[in-house]
Amino acid sequence: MHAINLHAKPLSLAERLADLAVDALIDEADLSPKPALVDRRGNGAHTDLHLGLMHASALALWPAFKEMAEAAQTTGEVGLPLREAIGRIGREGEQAMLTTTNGVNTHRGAIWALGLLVTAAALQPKSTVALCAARLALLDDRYAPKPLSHGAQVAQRYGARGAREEAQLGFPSVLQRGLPQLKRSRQNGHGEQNARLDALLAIMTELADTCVLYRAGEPGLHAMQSGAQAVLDAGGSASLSGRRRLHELDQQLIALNASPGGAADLLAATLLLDRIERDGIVQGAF
Ligand SMILES: CC(C)(COP(=O)(O)OP(=O)(O)OC[C@H]1O[C@@H](n2cnc3c(N)ncnc32)[C@H](O[C@H]2O[C@H](COP(=O)(O)OP(=O)(O)OP(=O)(O)O)[C@@H](O)[C@H]2O)[C@@H]1O)[C@@H](O)C(=O)NCCC(=O)NCCS
Ligand SMILES: Nc1ncnc2[nH]cnc12
Repeated sequence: MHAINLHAKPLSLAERLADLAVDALIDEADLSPKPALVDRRGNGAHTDLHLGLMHASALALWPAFKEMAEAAQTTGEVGLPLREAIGRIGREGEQAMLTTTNGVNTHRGAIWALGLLVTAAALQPKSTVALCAARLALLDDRYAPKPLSHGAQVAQRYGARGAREEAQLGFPSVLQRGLPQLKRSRQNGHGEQNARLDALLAIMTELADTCVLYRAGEPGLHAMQSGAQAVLDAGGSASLSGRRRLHELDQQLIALNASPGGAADLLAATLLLDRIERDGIVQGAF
């Protein structure tokens, strides 16, 4: 008879990072009440998305995040070989997502943002993780197809460069808005869920979200940014008047069909960096 081995093999760095990325996506999806987004209450402004699909999509992305981190460990430095390796893995991840969701785009922006951050974290950079991710995002992947995506259409119409620019600038919405607000609201004793909602709102106050621009144009973007600011000014999601403003914002964005999917991805990026630092995976992560 064989003894049962109760000592599980320790997770590799790549596996731990993939776990954290998937956890961040699931935490983002579950967070409620998010304005016009899929959450525990319902589908927000979406007809083709629901919470189960968001969870399934997040889980389907685990192998892609792990492979990106492994590619970083193998190549060991920021450069075109690593950029093109994660581009290929990212496209395979998109296919896995589309297979899981029957063709619905749940996490395209998240594969991009969290993929870059996971890759950067696996390099254990001497600079910050976000800066290292930005250096990767600035490299041109020669094999990337150039589809007329919603983001590309919005760039033509409004000049907003969306997810690409956010990454190339080193994730300012995460570092200057999401993370500071998350910490402030925690310090003020607002509770974890309210702190995360406040972080999402802080991201929404300034983001040129191409998802909102595509669906609802500049009036939609203005409603998102000013409405999010109004919730924070009223005391944030932990206060009664903040909650009232949040409810109004939810109704207003749903009426405009304006879903802040880009802001949701950047909240997941915020939660990921927060966990990377708190778990001590990279010292001085940001
Ligand atoms: C470089 C890419 C990011 C491509 O970018 P591009 O702008 O050309 O393309 P899109 O695919 O349209 O947009 C990217 C998604 O990024 C999110 N996003 C939007 N604004 C921002 C922002 N300012 N900063 C950061 N992130 C942002 C957003 O994702 C969320 O929304 C998705 C739903 O959007 P959409 O498809 O428009 O869907 P709906 O309106 O709901 O559609 P209908 O129902 O109307 O049909 C959802 O997925 C959220 O994630 C944008 O959509 C990059 O994608 C790329 O090059 N990929 C190739 C492979 C690769 O290199 N991978 C990376 C390896 S690390
Ligand atoms: N919770 C969410 N609802 C709708 N679109 C999203 N894209 C990323 N997260 C989302």
